[in-house]
Formats: sequence, structure tokens, C-alpha cells
Amino acid sequence: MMRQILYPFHILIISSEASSPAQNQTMPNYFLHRRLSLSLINRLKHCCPAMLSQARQLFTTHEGNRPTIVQKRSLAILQDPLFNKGTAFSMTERDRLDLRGLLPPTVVSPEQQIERFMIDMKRLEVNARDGQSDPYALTKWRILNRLHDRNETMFYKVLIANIEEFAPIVYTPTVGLVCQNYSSLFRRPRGMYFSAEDRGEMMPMVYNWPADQVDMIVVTDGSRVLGLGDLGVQGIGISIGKLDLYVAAAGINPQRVLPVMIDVGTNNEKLLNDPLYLGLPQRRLDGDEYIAIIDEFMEAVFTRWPNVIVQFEDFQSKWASKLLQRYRNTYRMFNHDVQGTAGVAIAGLLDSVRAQGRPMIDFSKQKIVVAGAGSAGIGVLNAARKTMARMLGDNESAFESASSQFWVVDAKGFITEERENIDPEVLPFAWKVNEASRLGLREGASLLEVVQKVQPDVLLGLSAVGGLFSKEVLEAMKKSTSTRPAIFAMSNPTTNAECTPDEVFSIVGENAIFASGSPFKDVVLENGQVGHCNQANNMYLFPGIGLGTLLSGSSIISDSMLQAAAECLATYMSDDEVMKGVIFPSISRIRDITKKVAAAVIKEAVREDLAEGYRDMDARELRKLSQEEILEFVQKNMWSPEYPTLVYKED
Ligand SMILES: NC(=O)c1ccc[n+]([C@@H]2O[C@H](COP(=O)([O-])OP(=O)(O)OC[C@H]3O[C@@H](n4cnc5c(N)ncnc54)[C@H](O)[C@@H]3O)[C@@H](O)[C@H]2O)c1
Ligand SMILES: O=C(O)C[C@H](O)C(=O)O
Ligand SMILES: [Mg+2]
Repeated sequence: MMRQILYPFHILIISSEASSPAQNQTMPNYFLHRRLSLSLINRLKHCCPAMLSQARQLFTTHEGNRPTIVQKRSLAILQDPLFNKGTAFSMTERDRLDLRGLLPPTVVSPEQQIERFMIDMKRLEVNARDGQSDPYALTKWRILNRLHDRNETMFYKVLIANIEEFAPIVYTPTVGLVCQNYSSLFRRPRGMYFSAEDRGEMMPMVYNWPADQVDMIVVTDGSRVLGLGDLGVQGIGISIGKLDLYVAAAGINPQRVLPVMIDVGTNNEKLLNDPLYLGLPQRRLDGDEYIAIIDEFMEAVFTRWPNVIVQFEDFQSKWASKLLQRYRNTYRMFNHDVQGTAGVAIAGLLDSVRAQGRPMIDFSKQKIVVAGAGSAGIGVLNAARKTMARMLGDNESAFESASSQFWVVDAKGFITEERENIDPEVLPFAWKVNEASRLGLREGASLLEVVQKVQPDVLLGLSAVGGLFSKEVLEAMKKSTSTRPAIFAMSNPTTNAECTPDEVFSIVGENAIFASGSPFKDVVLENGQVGHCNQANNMYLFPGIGLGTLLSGSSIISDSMLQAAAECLATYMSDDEVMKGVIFPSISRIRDITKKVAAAVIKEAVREDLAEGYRDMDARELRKLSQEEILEFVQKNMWSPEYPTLVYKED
């Protein structure tokens, strides 16, 4: 009789403590429960061992996964953002980890923590937003950064749950402002800094990083941060921002990411003269000296973490492609501005063909004017030409005729073969002088002249020049031969966008397709419909490329893997969406997109026989997986910000 009464009562106590860590219980309540609970366990132990084991089972089921073993206690754990839960530490955990007295007595749930955080953040927003720019952006970044410093799990919970609102803070455009002001914003270090002064020391230095396992490194030398130029050591912000998205979008475990800054000096006079500048106060190293440093860094990180993936980010175009060619066949690396941007642009360009109600294969007939022939522009041009050539038969003549679909304009104007000291990478896109003159164009012609003469289907900007697509240029786009002229103002941050969506829809027309690198708000058109602002940003690809490479176990990142990622993104949008001018998904879908892109990358790595498997999933097993099973495998390996149960154990 006694057993029958005790049994449900006991389970109730155990499960309530386990599942909802004594939410909002004050100390006395908690102790009462705990005392009851312990005494009942003792009684059960003697009178009914079977019941006890059932109760324990229930306890374990409620706790979910196995606990995380930590070698820290007390203050050390509260100061460790990877393990910290703040006021969400349950009372039992507080006891186990010597936290009693170090936290206010009320235990709150993770949901309540986020609610409190968001209320705080929203307070700032009263009268704060003025259209495109947000005067409180930097303050919000600071608040988020402080949260990142004290509780990683909660930071990612907040970021994922509010990705539309906070991606523009941790990523473009605000991250640009953060990099510009980094020396004064600096509070706590994050990531690693390798400088020219560390020559010969990088190998042992790598072992200063506490994590034995690192999956993703994003490295920059700060030489071309977004469209903001050389920001020297302050470029670390861009590596941090990209990795925030790796965790939020791809579910890479935050304990296994490493933002890196390689400081070889800066040519930015303002920084060199700034006494508060935190980087090496010297001009940038160049030539062999520069390469030797990057070589040493690569050797060091791949020695300690042979399976790491290194994403090169925001290297000036002078070095971007050279370093890519130097390392891409030896190391698991890619240059995201060159390769990721290309994929995103191709996906958008293919969807703008669909938006005209035409088949994707008609992409090969599109006339494309590109403003900007730097690392991003050249990456897009090469990938677009390759895509067209494949559609036209994939032979040399297909390549030739594909080249004549592009008109490239840089800081010196329209590029022909007459250009002095032409960059060999641009040469394949330079027009023959006589063919250009047949169109009424000459070397150095202005963007406006080119648009007037060519009447392109697409005008794509990767120039880093805000407002480059002037009223006159957009007026000229009205004569585009396309039924839905596409204008891609891809430069970052917002101030560098070549034009705004309002300008496009009001000048070019309501049928236009608009995409920008940094986010803009949709526009209400005169006809009452919505003019969609698509965000053509490589954030839709890099998390999936990284995750797919990691899970496939491929030791390199091949062109076909990148192509598969781009094609996956291009087909992500439904016909219905595309016809409405929505050619990129909303960022709120980024985890789903990333999962699919990663699956496409894995599939391609398997097809190319590059996949070597990941953990228990060896290459043979991976080859047997269906599409659905690959997606499941990806999903299973994506980290989610949930508090694990912590248990203390000495080293
Ligand atoms: N949306 C994205 O996903 C994405 C990805 C990568 C780069 N970007 C942006 O693209 C921009 C360029 O990046 P990059 O690495 O190629 O830089 P870069 O410095 O290598 O190249 C800039 C190019 O623009 C040209 N240019 C300058 N003034 C011009 C003008 N008045 N008219 C036409 N061309 C002009 C330069 O000659 C050069 O060819 C940056 O703003 C960057 O933020 C966006
Ligand atoms: O960082 C971005 O937002 C995109 C791109 O990598 C850039 O350099 O602008
Ligand atoms: Mg970049």
C-alpha cells in the first residue's frame, strides 16, 4: 500500500526536478523537494530496488543526452562562456559544481533568460530605427558581444531565434562598423592573432589554443574588409562574424571554431597614426616575406588539426586568387569571397532567368555588365562563364561565345584588350578593340555608356563604390532587353551598395529584380505590391560548404562541390516565389538552406570519390546513403544551443 502511494509521488518529484530545473523555485522550496526526494530514494533503495531503477530510468530519459563532464567548478565555470548557464543552473547542478551562493537564488528557464535579454534589447529600439540604418546597431553589437563573452549557449539561442534581426548586427553591415572601431571596442580577446613578429614561432603558438579539436577556421589578413579597405588587425571582427554564422546556420560546435587574424601590418595611414591601434604599427609585408608567413600559418594549423577547414576571407584581390591556387590542392581550404560569392551570384542570376518565365538554360543568352573586377568580380565572371559554357556544349567554342556575354567595367572604365598592364585574370573578359567599337564602345568607356550601348539583362556591382548605379545608369537600364531587368548591388556594407531598392523600383520599374549584399527592407510599390529586396550574400553558401566538407571528410574542396552548392541554392526557391521576384530565401530559413547545401556538397564529394567519411560514417557507408538519409546525417551532426547537464570530474 505504502509502495503504491509512494511510487507516483516519488517519480513526480524526480521528474519535476530533472526536466524543468526547479524553475522559479526559491531555496527553501528547493530544499524541501530535495530532502524529500533523497529520503524517498533511500527508502526505495531498501524496499523496492526495481522501482528505484525505473525511477532512475525516468530521470535519465528526462535529462536527455549524457551529461557533459567538466573539469572546472565554482567561479571558473561561470566565467567560461562555453559552459556557463548563468541563472539557468539548476539547484542540483549548483550543488554539484560549487556554485551555491555565486548566483542569485532564483532558477530561471533558458526561455525566460532570452525573454529578459530581448526586453532589454527592445528597449533600445524605441524610436531607434530610421529606415535603412540603425543608430543603435553598434550598441546592440556590444550587448550581444557581452552575452557571447559570458554565455555562448544563450548567445546562439538568441541569435538563432532572432536571426533576421541580429544577422545584420553580428554580420554585414554592422560587423563592418565594428571592424572600423575595433581597437576602441576591444574588451576580451576572441580567436588567435598571428603576426609578422611571430615568424618561426607559429607551430608552438598553435598549441596555446585550448581546444584539441578545431573544425573551422576563418582567417583574414584584414587587407580588404568588406568594401571598407585595409583595416589591419581590426579585420578579426570579420572572422568572428563569419564563424558566428557557421555556428548559427551550420551548427558547427562553437567549441571547435577558431577566428584568426594574420597581422602583417597595414597600409591604412589613419590606423598607422592612431596611438590606440592594436595591430603592428608597420606597413604591410609583401612578396615572399608575406607568403612565408601565410605558409607558416597553414603548416602550423594543419599540423595540430589535420582535419580542419580553413576559409580565407577578405584578402585583397592581389593575393586572394594566388593563395587559393597555392593551397587548394594540398589543404582543406577555400577563398570565400572568390568562390562563395560566385556561387551565390550564379544562383541569383539563374533565378532571374526563371523570373522572366524562361528556362534556366537561357542564362547563356543573358547580357551581363559587371562593375568591379576585383577578387569577387573575377570569381563571379569565371563561374558565370563556366556555367554558360556548360549550357552551350562545354567545349572551347562554347567558352569563347560565353565570354562575349560579359562587359566588364572597373575603376578605369570599360576593359578592352587595349588596357595597359591588364590583370591576366581579367584578360579573358577584355573585349577586342574592333568588336567593342562595332558596339560604339572604346577602352575606358564609362559605366553609363556601356549600359546605354549594351542594354544588358543584368547589371551586377562588386565595385565597393556606394551609389555607382546612378540615376542615369538606372534610367539606361530601362532600355534593357529583358522583361525583368536584374540589378545586383552586391557590395558591402550598406553604404557601399551600388544603389538602393527604392531607386531601382522607382527608376527601372516595378518589374525589376533587385538583390543586394547587405540587407534592405522590401519596398511598397505604387501599385500596392511588394518590391522584394533579395539579399545576395555568400552567407547562403559558406556555412553549407564548410559543413558539407566536414561531414564528407573530403580532403579538398573541389570546383564540383562548390558548383553543387550553388545549384542547390538556385533550385531552393519555388517557381511561385521566383515569379514574384523573390530569388533568395529569407535569412530565417538559413539553417534549412545550409542543411540542404551541405547535403549537396557531400553528395558531390561522394560522386567524385573524394569523401573519406566522418566519425562512425565511413566512406563506404556514406556512399550507400539515399538523399533523405544524407539530410538526416547532416541534421544529426548540427549542433544546437541546448544546455547540457554538467558533471564535475577532476583531470
Ligand atoms: N555580396 C557578397 O556576397 C559579396 C561577396 C564578396 C565581396 N562583396 C563585396 O564586393 C566588393 C568588392 O570586393 P572585392 O574583393 O572584389 O574588392 P576589390 O578591391 O578586389 O575590387 C574592387 C573592384 O571594383 C573596381 N572599381 C572601383 N571603382 C569603380 C568604379 N567607379 N566603377 C567600376 N568599378 C570600380 C576596382 O577597379 C576593382 O576592380 C566589396 O564591397 C565586398 O564587400 C560582396
Ligand atoms: O561578408 C560579407 O557580408 C560578404 C562578403 O564576404 C564580403 O566580403 O562582402
Ligand atoms: Mg568577404
